[in-house]
Amino acid sequence: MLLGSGELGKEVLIALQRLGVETIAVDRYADAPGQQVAHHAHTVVMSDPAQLKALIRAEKPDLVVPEIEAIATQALEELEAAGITRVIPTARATRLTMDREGIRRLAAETLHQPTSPYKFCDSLEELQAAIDGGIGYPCVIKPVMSSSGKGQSKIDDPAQVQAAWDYAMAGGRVSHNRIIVEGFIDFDYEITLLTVRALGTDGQVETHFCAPIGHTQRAGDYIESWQPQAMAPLALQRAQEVAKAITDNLGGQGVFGVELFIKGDEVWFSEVSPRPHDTGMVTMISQWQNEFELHARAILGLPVDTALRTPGASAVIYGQVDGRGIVFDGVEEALRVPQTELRLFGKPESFSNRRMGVALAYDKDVDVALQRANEAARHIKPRLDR
Ligand SMILES: Nc1ncnc2c1ncn2[C@@H]1O[C@H](COP(=O)(O)OP(=O)(O)OP(=O)(O)O)[C@@H](O)[C@H]1O
Ligand SMILES: NCC(=O)N[C@@H]1O[C@H](COP(=O)([O-])[O-])[C@@H](O)[C@H]1O
Ligand SMILES: [Mg+2]
Repeated sequence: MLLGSGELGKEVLIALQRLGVETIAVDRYADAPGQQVAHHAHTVVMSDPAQLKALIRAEKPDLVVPEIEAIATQALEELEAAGITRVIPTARATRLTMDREGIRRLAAETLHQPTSPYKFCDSLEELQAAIDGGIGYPCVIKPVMSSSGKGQSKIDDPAQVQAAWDYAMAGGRVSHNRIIVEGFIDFDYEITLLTVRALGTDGQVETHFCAPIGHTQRAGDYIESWQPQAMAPLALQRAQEVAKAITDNLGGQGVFGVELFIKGDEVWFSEVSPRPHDTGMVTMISQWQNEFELHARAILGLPVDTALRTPGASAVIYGQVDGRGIVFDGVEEALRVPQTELRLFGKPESFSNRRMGVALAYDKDVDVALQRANEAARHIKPRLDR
């Protein structure tokens, strides 16, 4: 049972089905991408513990695979503890990572991994005091529960604090007033290190790393990614050490997207998804086993291979228009760009800023791949089918 059936879950569902698994796709709205391919579909409020528990008790899935953060993770912990189902990678990992406070305190305070300086605040006054007390400017303000940059802002001076606070209050996933303020890291580049915990032949969990994925973010949302990102050997080694420390603690089996900032040989942990990562969609063209296939294999106890097939890149296609039932012009022009592919997700409703697809490209030169992915993406013109 996938909890969340967007573009990432859809690919996990397809990978699982190819290995003979019966699948149930759950999302907050009907006709989500994954619901269009799964054997069974349900639409419920996944953040409501009662609804979530009732569904899991009724369907009795062997595996529950969270695909988004906004789910009632406490209900999952209860069901897992009662032996009713198995949560991927673990119910505890989904709880810790749904809230920036859980994962940040674990990484920095328990595991002593390098992170940006940070403070959690419950009011504008506390925020101002945290900045004045050492976080300083520039800094980044985020609701504790949000993703894809929602409610997030970077500020450079005191005049912007009030607006950043208001924006965080409006952009959080649940209505409570807690935010994190982080010192701004002036990194050279940032990566997602896909880290796979899978069973070896002896039945013990082994950790495998994919080649690092570089990406560009705009307003906290990913717009393009490429693999491999060139890294100094020491930086790569440190990145893998941080990823290992964090994923060892989170435990279970599956793919983790470990987000790291890099400057020279220095590495900072930012956050982690205990599931495939949006920037990892590039692996649909760049790896023999993409991140969704790796997730499916790892959770089923099957062997994995994280080898790179070719350098590649992904570029996001946004909805650009608001409305239900969009069609896409420019598909032919996009695919005339050599060495490209498209994934149009099939979301039933478009918003101008909603991710509706990605263009993928490969080349022996990763810069060429990135340029082609963007060129293909630019050709796609969503419009309302009227
Ligand atoms: N402390 C920081 N210093 C510098 N840049 C930062 C910092 N925090 C966040 N960013 C930038 O903002 C981006 C989004 O931040 P973050 O990953 O915390 O947000 P998110 O909403 O969880 O995004 P997603 O769900 O897409 O991963 C980062 O990838 C990075 O580019
Ligand atoms: N950074 C997390 C991420 O990329 N999650 C992906 O986006 C979908 C939600 O999209 P929507 O907001 O357009 O419904 C999720 O279901 C997941 O596939
Ligand atoms: Mg992130």
